[in-house]
Amino acid sequence: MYTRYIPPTGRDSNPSNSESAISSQPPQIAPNSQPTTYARYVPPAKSDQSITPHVLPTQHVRFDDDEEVNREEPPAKKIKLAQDEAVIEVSNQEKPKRPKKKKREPAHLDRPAYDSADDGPVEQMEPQIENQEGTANGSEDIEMQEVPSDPSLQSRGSPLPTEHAPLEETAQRKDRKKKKKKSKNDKEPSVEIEDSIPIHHKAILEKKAKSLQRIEAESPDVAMDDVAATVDEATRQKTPEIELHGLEPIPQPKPLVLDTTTPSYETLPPWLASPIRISQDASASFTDFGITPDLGITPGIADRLASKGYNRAFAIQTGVIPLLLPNHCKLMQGDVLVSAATGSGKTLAYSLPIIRDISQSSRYTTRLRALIVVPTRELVKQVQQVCEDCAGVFALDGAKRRPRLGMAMGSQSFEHEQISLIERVEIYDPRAYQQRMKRLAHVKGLDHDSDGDEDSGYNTEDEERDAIRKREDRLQTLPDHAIAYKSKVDILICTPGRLVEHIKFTPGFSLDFVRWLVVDEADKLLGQNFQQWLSVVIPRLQSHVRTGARNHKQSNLSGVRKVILSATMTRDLDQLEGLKLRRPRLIVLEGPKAQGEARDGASQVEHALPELLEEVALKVGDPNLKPLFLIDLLRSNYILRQAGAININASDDDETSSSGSDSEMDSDSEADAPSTGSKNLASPLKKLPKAQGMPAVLIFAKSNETTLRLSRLLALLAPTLEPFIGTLTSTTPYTTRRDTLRSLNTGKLRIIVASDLVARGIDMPSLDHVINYDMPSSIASYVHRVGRTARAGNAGKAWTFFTNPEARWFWNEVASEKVIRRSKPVERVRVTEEKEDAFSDKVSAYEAALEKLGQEAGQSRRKG
Ligand SMILES: Nc1ncnc2c1ncn2[C@@H]1O[C@H](COP(=O)(O)OP(=O)(O)OP(=O)(O)O)[C@@H](O)[C@H]1O
Repeated sequence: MYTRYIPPTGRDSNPSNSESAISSQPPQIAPNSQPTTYARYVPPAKSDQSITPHVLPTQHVRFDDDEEVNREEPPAKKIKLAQDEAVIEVSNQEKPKRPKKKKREPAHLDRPAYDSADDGPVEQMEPQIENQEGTANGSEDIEMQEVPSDPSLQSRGSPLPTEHAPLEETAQRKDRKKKKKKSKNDKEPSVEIEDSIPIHHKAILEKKAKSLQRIEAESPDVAMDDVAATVDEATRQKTPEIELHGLEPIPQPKPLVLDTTTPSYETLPPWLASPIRISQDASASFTDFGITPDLGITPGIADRLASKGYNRAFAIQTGVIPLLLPNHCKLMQGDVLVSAATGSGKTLAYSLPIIRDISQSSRYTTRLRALIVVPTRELVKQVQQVCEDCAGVFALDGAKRRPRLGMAMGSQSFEHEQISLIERVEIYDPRAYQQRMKRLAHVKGLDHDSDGDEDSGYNTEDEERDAIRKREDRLQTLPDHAIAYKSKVDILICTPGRLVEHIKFTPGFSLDFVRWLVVDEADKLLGQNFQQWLSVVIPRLQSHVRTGARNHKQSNLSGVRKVILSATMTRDLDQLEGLKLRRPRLIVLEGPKAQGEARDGASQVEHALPELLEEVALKVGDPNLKPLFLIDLLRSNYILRQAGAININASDDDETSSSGSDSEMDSDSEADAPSTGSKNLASPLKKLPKAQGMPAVLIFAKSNETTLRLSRLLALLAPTLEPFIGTLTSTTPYTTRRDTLRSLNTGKLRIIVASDLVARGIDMPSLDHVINYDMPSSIASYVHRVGRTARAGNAGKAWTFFTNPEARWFWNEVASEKVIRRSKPVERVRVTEEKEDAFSDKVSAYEAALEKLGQEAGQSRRKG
């Protein structure tokens, strides 16, 4: 008989029962005894000592109290062990046999300390044993009573200590096993069990041992080597070896896991990913800009602008001008990139603030302070005209300086241009004269003695400047005089090629004072990088040879501000990288909203067309007959037959039979053409048009040669139109080009046949129609070509001929809303079959014209 540990009353679900059990068998716990971590019966010292409930307390089973347990062991482990014991309990109930006592003895059961809540393994084991003997019903209160000494138990080898001798024996056996366990690894318990446990219990006990091992291995608190070993063993036992018989599975690639997550980061830099968007409806007075009136456009200047036709700022100007005006906020002083539709007023948007800035400079010193780079001579001239307007406006404003403008575009000889840009003077400077003599002597010395070690006196870092200086040093001057150079212009408007030539070959041409760089039609200039102009220009703009030379007078900024513009602005960071932008900001003029579309979100479409531009596409069945289609279109009531555009006194109307009618529909249909509505070509023109009241038409052909041929062919096929036809190609002399554009604007010429030379930037305010006789080579080219009309808020119409092979690209790319933002879809005009048949009547005239064209070409070749 022995005494059981009674859990604290707080934990017991039936405190009264527990208390009664304690009062009948009060456990005597030695206060100073070492707390054991293992619940175990301790046999008395002498075997003959009578065992009574009142004597036994000194020898009875000793349990730790809660506090001690809590101090020594983490609770997590105890809970796990309690669960294990529950497993054991179930097993024992199934097989209530003698070896149950032994199950408490494996080494891993020695380690944990038990708290009262768990009751420990002993308490859980006891009821099962008592149930076996029929002395208890398994309930907690009965369990706490003395266990009756039952000889039958002893006879069956029960480990229950009912008398001294068996108790002693049991204790000794336990001690022996305990020692064994300490010296053995975790596998031993099952071996030990094998010795004394019937074979049918082995499986259960092994299972228990394994589960304990597994739990201990899983427990982060257990870091003992033996547990790790046990885990390995358990794992080995868990995964039985499979006989493969050479049928091992073929190694398979890892299944591909597709990453469907949307990146939370932007691949573009923030300034490019989230540009400043300007609504097309925006408008403002010029006096609204500037942080203070004197740092902006004063009312006086605004009045003068109005007198030049600039009454209010256009939408893109409301975004760009304030950013380029003086500002003390660093964030407002970075480089500016502008993407805005053709004809939206980008030229004034940059020229006005730049000229305003330069007009604040000293009236007596001229320095090259701004470079405006554009791709063609025509554009140089056009930008110069806008800048002249602005310069005049500021010059009139009291003491302000009138900025001087220069052009470099190759329209005149290089020497002439040099003289127009740089002034050469001789100044008295003995020191400079001596240095120059020294350099010359050194170079002469090198001619005789090739020892090149000595410093030549030329700065070899800039080869172009070295070469220029060498040439200049050879020039004769007065004694003790040196040559000095002065810029004659404040602003240089130039093509990139000519700019590079001046940098390399014009003495005194320096970019040291430049504080503005404008790159108009940037995508073209960056994409083609004429003469590697960027790598020549940008390093010279980054150097700070003279302190303060690049200071912006009215703001705390030093360095070159760059303004980069295009209607088809590139987002290619590789291209933009060459510009070495500082704190860039992108301003985008929003495109027109499509019909029925609410303008709520920002459009992601890259290009936009002017709001009042109408686009029409026209299929050409037989490409060989394209010139006839063109003449037919020109004479249709869409163009020359517009109200007031017909001269009754026609003379070549016999060539234009009225074979078609407005109601006739074409039978051809394209699967890929959107249902954008269709019209028929009107009857051809019967009367000769006269210039007055005739709409202006610009016809684009794909090359210089095609342009020249088409222009002549038109004149041959429709002689009455000849006086109104002009031609523009890159081979056309500059003066002829200039005169041709001027004639179009004055109304003298009505039809210009041109190559892509004038596709970009050229402002033709009176242009009503653009005809893409040949398909443009790119979407950007289409945007620029059709953008020659419908400018500055005016209406305009663009026609595009497409052949069968071109149809898919045109409708899928050019006419797609996803690529180009437009207010209306592209309309389709069908040519009736009758009309196409009627063209066959004209084929003979066409062939005759072609023959004549061939003869003329032969004559000009012989002349040339
Ligand atoms: N504020 C204004 N008020 C009236 N007209 C203006 C204003 N600003 C610009 N314009 C006119 O608008 C027309 C188009 O301007 P500009 O040539 O600068 O367009 P753009 O945006 O540079 O076009 P592109 O991309 O084709 O070069 C010009 O005739 C110009 O005189």
